[in-house]
Amino acid sequence: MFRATTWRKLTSTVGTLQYIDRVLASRTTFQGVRRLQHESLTKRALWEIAEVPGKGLGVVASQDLPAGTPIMDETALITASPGGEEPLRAALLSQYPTMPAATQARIQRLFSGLLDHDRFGSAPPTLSDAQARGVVRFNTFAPFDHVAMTTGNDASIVPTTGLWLSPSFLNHACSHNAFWHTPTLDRMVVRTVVPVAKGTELTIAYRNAHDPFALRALALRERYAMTCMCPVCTADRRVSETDRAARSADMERLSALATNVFEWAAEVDMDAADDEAARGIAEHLDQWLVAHAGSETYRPHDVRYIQYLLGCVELYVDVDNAGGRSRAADRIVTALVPTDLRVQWFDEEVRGSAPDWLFDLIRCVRTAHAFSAQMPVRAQQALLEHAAKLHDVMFGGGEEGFRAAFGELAVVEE
Ligand SMILES: C[S@@+](CC[C@H](N)C(=O)[O-])C[C@H]1O[C@@H](n2cnc3c(N)ncnc32)[C@H](O)[C@@H]1O
Repeated sequence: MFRATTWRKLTSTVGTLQYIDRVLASRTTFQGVRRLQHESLTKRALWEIAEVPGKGLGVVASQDLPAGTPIMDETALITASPGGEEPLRAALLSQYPTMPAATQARIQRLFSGLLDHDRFGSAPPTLSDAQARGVVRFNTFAPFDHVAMTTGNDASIVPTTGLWLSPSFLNHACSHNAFWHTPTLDRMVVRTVVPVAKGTELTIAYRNAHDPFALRALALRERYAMTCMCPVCTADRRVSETDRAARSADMERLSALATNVFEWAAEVDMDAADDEAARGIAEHLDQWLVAHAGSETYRPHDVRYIQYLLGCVELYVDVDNAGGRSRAADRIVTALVPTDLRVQWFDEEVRGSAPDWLFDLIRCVRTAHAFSAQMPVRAQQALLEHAAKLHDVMFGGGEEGFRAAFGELAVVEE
């Protein structure tokens, strides 16, 4: 599917492929811009850089990757704080001449929008002003300052921007299969969020993938000068604007129905009337799934989202019937999401770039946890069963997959 332009070939002119690439650069400051020790721990054996039709270069899985696999873990080449494209460009231009040749060569390969630029020339030429502008425009990430955010002091949040070399090759997809985040302002970790088969392109969301099609298309065109060719946008283009609006309204309606159940469950133990209403909602979601499976109008991730909502509603109903609170639920919350994501689950900013259902799931299990002071074994079993089902909707692999990932989760005998 992809033209075989592997990273190995691309790097053949600058030396042997290095799996651990350390560029020890002096720490200097330039108008608040730090040049950092660049230490790439990127696991290139997991992926390669290849040409992707219609998108330039991209990153392709070179083996099957389970959900949650860390595929890149890299320190920024440069960060600017306070950030913005201008300080980052100025820093790049001033620091480029003193950078090691291998780093210069990697910068030369970054997409800059310049058609006449040879990205794979053997000798790294100088970095022109226009090229630096393009490199920064198309490859800048704006990390979130989680430390400042958790202090709750907005005034301490300094907008930061940075350049990371390997993550810069990740293309955008509204149905992205990987997720980037920054545990610290200069460290970026990229993980898969669903299982990714060997040969599949790894993609991240450059912007909120849940926005309506027209808004996404406009923003991606203005910011990245691109027409998104991801499966969601391609499918969206096939349906009329009227149908798209009707679909959005329908998804919102179903989501609001399920949210009712989450709210009843969060406030108090559900009473018989709530319980009956929740069953009605589960039935409605189930019928929707039967009617729309394989439909042309609804996209696969819409169907997955409704499957997920149904799973959550069923979880509440069953756990509520069994009654109680669970240490097992707490352990599911702890284990269900990869550590680095878990740390940030309250962060609204992160919600924008991760699949919403990942965070809804955590909310859902946390709510189950708050049912009452004690949770009988039966309820814990129900919770585990449902968590396995939801895990399957999100990550695949069936019950076996859940056990492989979270085998240590067991019912706690009081
Ligand atoms: C950060 S770079 C990604 C790597 C880039 N494709 C390359 O060749 O180095 C961002 C640019 O990649 C292209 N791109 C990324 N995602 C795309 C998509 N879904 N469809 C079309 N082009 C895309 C756009 O030109 C965008 O400005």
